[in-house]
Amino acid sequence: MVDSRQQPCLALTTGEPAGIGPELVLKLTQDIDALPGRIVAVGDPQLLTQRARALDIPIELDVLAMNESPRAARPGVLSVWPVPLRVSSRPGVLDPANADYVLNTLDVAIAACDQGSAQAMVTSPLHKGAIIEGGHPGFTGHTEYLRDACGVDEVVMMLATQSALHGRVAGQPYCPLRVALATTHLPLRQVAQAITQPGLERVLRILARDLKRHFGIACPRIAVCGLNPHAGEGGHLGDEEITTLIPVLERLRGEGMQLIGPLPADTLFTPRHLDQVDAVLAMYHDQGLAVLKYAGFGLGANITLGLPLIRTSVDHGTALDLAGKGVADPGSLRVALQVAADMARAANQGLP
Ligand SMILES: NC(=O)C1=CN([C@@H]2O[C@H](COP(=O)(O)OP(=O)(O)OC[C@H]3O[C@@H](n4cnc5c(N)ncnc54)[C@H](O)[C@@H]3O)[C@@H](O)[C@H]2O)C=CC1
Ligand SMILES: NCC(=O)COP(=O)(O)O
Repeated sequence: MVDSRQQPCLALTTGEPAGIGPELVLKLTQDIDALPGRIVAVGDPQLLTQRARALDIPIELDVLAMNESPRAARPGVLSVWPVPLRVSSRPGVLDPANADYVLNTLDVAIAACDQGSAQAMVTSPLHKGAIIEGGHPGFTGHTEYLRDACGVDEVVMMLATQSALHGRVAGQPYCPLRVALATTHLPLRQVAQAITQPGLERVLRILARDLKRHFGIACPRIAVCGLNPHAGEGGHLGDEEITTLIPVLERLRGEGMQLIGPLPADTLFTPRHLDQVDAVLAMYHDQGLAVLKYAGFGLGANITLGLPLIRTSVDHGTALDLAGKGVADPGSLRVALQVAADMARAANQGLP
């Protein structure tokens, strides 16, 4: 029998308390054999107890001190690093007064990774609007919060899922479709200006490096979307491909990086192209994520590249419309945990 202490410890934040995060975390504990590591939930124990009672989920909480590691997984037992709510929370009803609670759960998970008591952090969804309204006007998501907390200049958001769009790629147990973003949570009107040669170069370098470092892909092949319709139509439908994208791709190809594009985004996501690459770089959020979620919503994970720690998350949001009903699908959270555990094991084995 495998000693469960050999398994990576995953710090799992419970997310926005009014959303589906807490109940998804509770649901996981009902099938411990499906867990890829030792899980410690980071959140309010009372909140978890209340949600478990309301949904009739049998659960015993093992509340740990911050420096305590979780014991071997036991059926129906959930280890918790406790963080107190600021105000009580009802499913589906946001209260920005809990913004600092949500951010505190992230801080605890980050500290656990820094100190080595967790090997990765996995985040349940938070509500960006509630964090902003709770006194953090510049907040744009976990990705940038982690960037700043870890003191790095640039990170890259990449989502990966199982896809029926190009199922002919063999040899990957999960996430054959990987989509990274050149820009993340920006109003559309700011996107073009945000894509600069130095920024795009940094994103591509991080993407290529972390596909090697975390996923063992020796020489990653990356397809890059154009920004404009038909990749600018030779400059007639926008010139960012000519002024920004093509010079960066040519420079990096000169260093040996395997880059395709910029290709028109409307036909890039077809098997002919996808079968040739390990990842796609989209220029903005909905250009890439609408396709990814069409291909495999609920089966994907969000991975932050460029961090000194491992962080994955779900492919969905807080789903306030479902919160407290017990019907939300924990599939993506399972994938996020599995990807984090695999990344932690790969790091332990010293993948290049
Ligand atoms: N990792 C994170 O923290 C993420 C946070 N968000 C945040 O979540 C909030 C709500 O975002 P929306 O755009 O409404 O997306 P959403 O993913 O919360 O909801 C979109 C639709 O998918 C459904 N859905 C979501 N998760 C589901 C699940 N596990 N099982 C079954 N159905 C599910 C919802 O009921 C809704 O119909 C926003 O504040 C957004 O910024 C969104 C994505 C990721
Ligand atoms: N669309 C992805 C998303 O909203 C999650 O962002 P983040 O909180 O992981 O930065």
